[in-house]
Amino acid sequence: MSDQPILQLHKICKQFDAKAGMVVDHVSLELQAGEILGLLGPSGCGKTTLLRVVAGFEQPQAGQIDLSGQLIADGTQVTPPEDRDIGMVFQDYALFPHLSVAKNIAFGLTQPRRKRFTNSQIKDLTQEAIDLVGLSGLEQRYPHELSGGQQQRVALARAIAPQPTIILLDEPLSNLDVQVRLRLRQEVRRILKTTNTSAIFVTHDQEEAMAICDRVGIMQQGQIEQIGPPEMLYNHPQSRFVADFVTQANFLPATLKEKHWHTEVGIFPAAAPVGNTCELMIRQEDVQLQADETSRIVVRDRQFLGREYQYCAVLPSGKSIYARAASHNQIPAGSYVKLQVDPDTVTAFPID
Ligand SMILES: Nc1ncnc2c1ncn2[C@@H]1O[C@H](COP(=O)(O)OP(=O)(O)OP(=O)(O)O)[C@@H](O)[C@H]1O
Repeated sequence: MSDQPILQLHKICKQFDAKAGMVVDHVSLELQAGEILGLLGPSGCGKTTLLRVVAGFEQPQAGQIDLSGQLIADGTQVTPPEDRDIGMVFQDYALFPHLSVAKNIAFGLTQPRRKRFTNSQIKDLTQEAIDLVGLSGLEQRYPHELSGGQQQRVALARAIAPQPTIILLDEPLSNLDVQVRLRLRQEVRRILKTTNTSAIFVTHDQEEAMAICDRVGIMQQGQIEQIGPPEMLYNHPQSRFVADFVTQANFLPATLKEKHWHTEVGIFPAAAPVGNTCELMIRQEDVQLQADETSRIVVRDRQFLGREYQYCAVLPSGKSIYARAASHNQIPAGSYVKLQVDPDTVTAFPID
């Protein structure tokens, strides 16, 4: 196996309006063969634009893109989308309404500028893709005769059937209701991994990115703030923004006194110097609640999430702390509680 990345982006810049600033700001990244890379970030951070630059629908003002070792875009020239060996899956499925499932999938295989396939290859690859996405028996249906989840399976099959170098997925699950979304999330990963397809998956859903992708790039204002495997982002976020986006943790103001952070919920050893004040990240699952009538911390709310409860406890200052705990250990709303946090689980971030 070659170590050469399948896709390389080098300092990509994209701006639509000179006054509005850069939408994609010097983004560099690499994708290895068979890898699923997530692009995660809040609305407007530039995820879709970056994906469209890779697809060839937008031209970057600066930077360079190589696909399979071939230059496909720089500030002066671009290879058109149809000449890039890339498959796309969109949020709205973008199926042809007048074509059956089988014909929608075969369409990508009959494109003149793509790889050439014989009629018998088209038939075989179409059927393989249909089987892969679990739509056997529905070959002759039309898109309006399918559920949203089934339509997105067709779109996925259509993108994968020609065996492109990479496929780009732009919020492919966002239009589906939650049950279908959760099921299809696992399916998308299985399908991409079974076919060893390299992919970039754009989403604003942190759980979705973590569940599907091998690595995730967290974007903010056109830049990749941190990129790495989900576990690394969760356990070692490099900035308050990443921590907030990935972990949905609590952030408590803290003051440094004699090498310790003093907060409203306790005192923690200060490991790294970040200033005399900081915000201390405390993950919801690292907070333990214990009923204590002498405490001034009160449980305001409790939500049942299945295997666990999410508690909202209010500190004397009025600040809320969220905690997750196993649902067999119930504490009713209105109870007074003591909070315990393992000092090894907290991280200090400088105040912006
Ligand atoms: N064709 C365009 N012309 C002008 N501005 C654009 C164009 N396309 C995108 N933008 C702007 O670029 C910024 C980034 O948009 P983009 O769609 O890439 O964000 P996103 O992270 O994908 O957001 P979302 O999750 O809401 O889809 C936004 O401010 C958007 O208004």
